[in-house]
Order: sequence, then C-alpha cells, then structure tokens
Amino acid sequence: MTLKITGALVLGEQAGDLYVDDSGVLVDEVLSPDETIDADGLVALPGLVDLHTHLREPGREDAETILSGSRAAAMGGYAAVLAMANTSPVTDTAEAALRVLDLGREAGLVHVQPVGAVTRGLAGEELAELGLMARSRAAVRVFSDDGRCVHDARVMRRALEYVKAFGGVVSQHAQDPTLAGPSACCHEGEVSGRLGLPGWPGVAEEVIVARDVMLARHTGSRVHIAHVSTAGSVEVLRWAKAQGIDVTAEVTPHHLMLTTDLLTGYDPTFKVNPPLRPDEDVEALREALADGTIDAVATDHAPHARHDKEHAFVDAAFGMLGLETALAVVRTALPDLAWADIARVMSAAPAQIAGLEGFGSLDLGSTAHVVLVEPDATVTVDRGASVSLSRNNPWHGRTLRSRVVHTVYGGRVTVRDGALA
Ligand SMILES: NC(=O)N[C@@H](CC(=O)O)C(=O)O
Ligand SMILES: [Zn+2]
Ligand SMILES: [Zn+2]
Repeated sequence: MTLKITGALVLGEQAGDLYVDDSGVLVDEVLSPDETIDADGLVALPGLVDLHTHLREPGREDAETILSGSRAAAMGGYAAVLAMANTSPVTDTAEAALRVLDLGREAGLVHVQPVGAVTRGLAGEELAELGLMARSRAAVRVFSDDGRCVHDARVMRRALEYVKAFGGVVSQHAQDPTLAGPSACCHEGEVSGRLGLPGWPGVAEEVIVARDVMLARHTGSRVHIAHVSTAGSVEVLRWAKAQGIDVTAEVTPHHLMLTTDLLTGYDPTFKVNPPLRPDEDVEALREALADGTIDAVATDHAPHARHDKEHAFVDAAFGMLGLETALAVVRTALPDLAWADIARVMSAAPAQIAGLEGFGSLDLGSTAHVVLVEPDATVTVDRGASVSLSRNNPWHGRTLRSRVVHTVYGGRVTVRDGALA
C-alpha cells in the first residue's frame, strides 16, 4: 500500500508532497500511489509521541484498554505512547512489559511502549526487574513509579545507577509524601483555603526535583521529571541544565492552560496530580516550554470510570483525559509557538528521551508516522464524542484551536478526515 500526501505545509513551512512506499517508509517519490491524501492547507508534523499515558490495562479495563487508549492516541495524532506501569498487576517484570507491548501491536494503531516500574509493586522499596525488562523484546528504557514518588533517596540513587548501564532513564513523579499529606487533593494556597480543601504546596514537588537533579549529577545518570507543575521546579531545572546535569522534563497540556480557580465549583473533573496551580506557575511553564527548559509535552492521559470520579472532591480519583486534545491545547495555550517547535516538544524530543528509534522525524528514509493538522480550525470539545472509555474530560465545552485531520502510522492511515479509519 503506497501513499501520496499532496500540498502539506511540512513542519508549517513550505508546501510539498510526501510519499510513502509499500514498506511504510518516507521516500522522494512513488509513481502511482494506491492512495492520495489532499493535504492542501494542512500542516504535516511527525507522528506525536507521548511520554506519559495511562492505558489502565491490565486491571481497569472499565476505564480504558490498550485498544481504546490507542484509538484516542491515533485521534490525537499520536504514533507512539509510553504506557505507565501503575496497572494491576503493575508492569514490574519482563512478562508484564511484553504483554503490554503485544496488546499494543494487536491494536495496531500506535506503538505502545511499556514503561517499567522502578520498584516492585510500586511499593518504593525493592527495585523491580529493571535489567530483565530492558533486555527483553520490549526493550524498556523508561522506568517510573508514576502515581507515586520514588521518595527514598537511596532507592532513587540505586535505580539511577542501574539504568545507566543500558541508557535508561527514571521518570520521577516528584511529590514528597511528607509534604503532600495523604488527604491533599489540590494546590495549597488561597483557593484551597477558601474552599476548605486540604492542599499540597509547590515545594513538595520542588524539593524532589532538586534532590533528583543532584542524584543525577552524583550518579552521572539520566533523570526525567514527569508533569512539572511549578515555577520553582522550572528554576531548579534551568539551573541544573546550565550545570550540564542530564535532566529532562515534561509538562502536561492541562498545566499549560488550566488554573486552580477552576476548583471553585468542586468539580472532580479538575482534580489531578499534580494539582492545577495558580496563574504564575502556568505562565512560568509556558515560558519554560518555549525556551527549552522543559523538553516535552506529555499528556498524562488518566482515564477514570464514573464510579471513581463522581464523588465529593476529596474522595474522587486524580486524573484527566488528554490524548485527543493535547495538540489543540498546546496550539491554543502557545499560539506563537512555531510548528517546528511543536514537532520538537511533542514528537522529536519525547522520542529521544524515551530512546524510541524511528519516531520524531519526517526526513526521507524515516518510517512514515505523520499527522496532518488543520492549523486554524476551531473546535468545541464534546466529551461524548471521545473514543476513550472514560468521560473525565476537563476540556468539555471549551473551544480549542487546530484540529487533527489525518494520522498515518507506519505508512497506514489510522485516522482519516477526523475519524478512525
Ligand atoms: N495524574 C493523575 O492525576 N493520575 C494518574 C497518576 C499520576 O500521573 O500521578 C493516574 O494514574 O490516574
Ligand atoms: Zn504522576
Ligand atoms: Zn501519570
């Protein structure tokens, strides 16, 4: 099956044609293509790569499955997602990682790359089978106890030393559990005080970011900070990068746009970890993404079933959907960010951080993972239209700029005219 994409603005720059040969590779010409996509006026970017997705399978297939999450990813323009390890059972063995990989292949809509747990059962004590996961066919490179912080500094140090041997990285959910109490459910500040909700302060994140960049320096290893949410974390990252410390960081679309005042309606849709922060933090995160202090956008797509989310605010589950809306949120939050920069933060940089080869580029000879975007479309989000199994969509009713029109994964069209192919 060969493909020609005509007239796309490649990386938002000049209009050109893209050709895919029958092995799914971008080539300079195909004489009589089997399919032609008219991409006049559309921007072509390399298929997006999400460093941080919760697919819930195994264990919570009522909230999402690898198939339904892959559908949401394709609709969002993604070609690869890293599936977080906080499933049930946890992805803490090579067998568990291989199951996720193979279910992703069966779904066939995006590459599903398993993230391995740092510690057995995410308990924060003994290291999981990091080496076996890395050497398995799943070739796990990113390890995370996400949902929980690797809070024991000694365990974090050992994990960093261990992953260095095979070029792995530890992705840290930075949240000091002694500063963010067990009942903390939002940002600690003026709004939480007014609403009478127990909060956690930005410094609970910042102390872990600061500790972990020092551990990365000490071990000479590589650390990645998941879902950075505060201006203080940005300052630490800026300093650490200036020192040459091997640290990377991601920000979620929601932390680039939504603020803690949304909690005044006590709607648990807006309950997420880390919590929505004040304007000053959002502003600092936008700047940090634009200037490269934050390397990547990652969705932290966190689907939850109704019966886990529809509770009083303090009792509801943390997390919000993100895959289908990520690109439009980034475009809306940072309207001046060039498409080439969007391609960097949503595709090339995450592929590089995750060690995923064959993603993040539209160069000739690359595997054809392409997303075609209508750059100035305005779309009002309807949570009922989502292909995710969950409905905890914080963007419902909002109008966002730009729209994913077609997604091509490995030369195959997975989304055509805004619908699953
Ligand atoms: N982000 C969230 O609020 N929730 C995530 C866990 C996490 O990313 O920490 C989840 O698994 O639901
Ligand atoms: Zn997390
Ligand atoms: Zn997460």
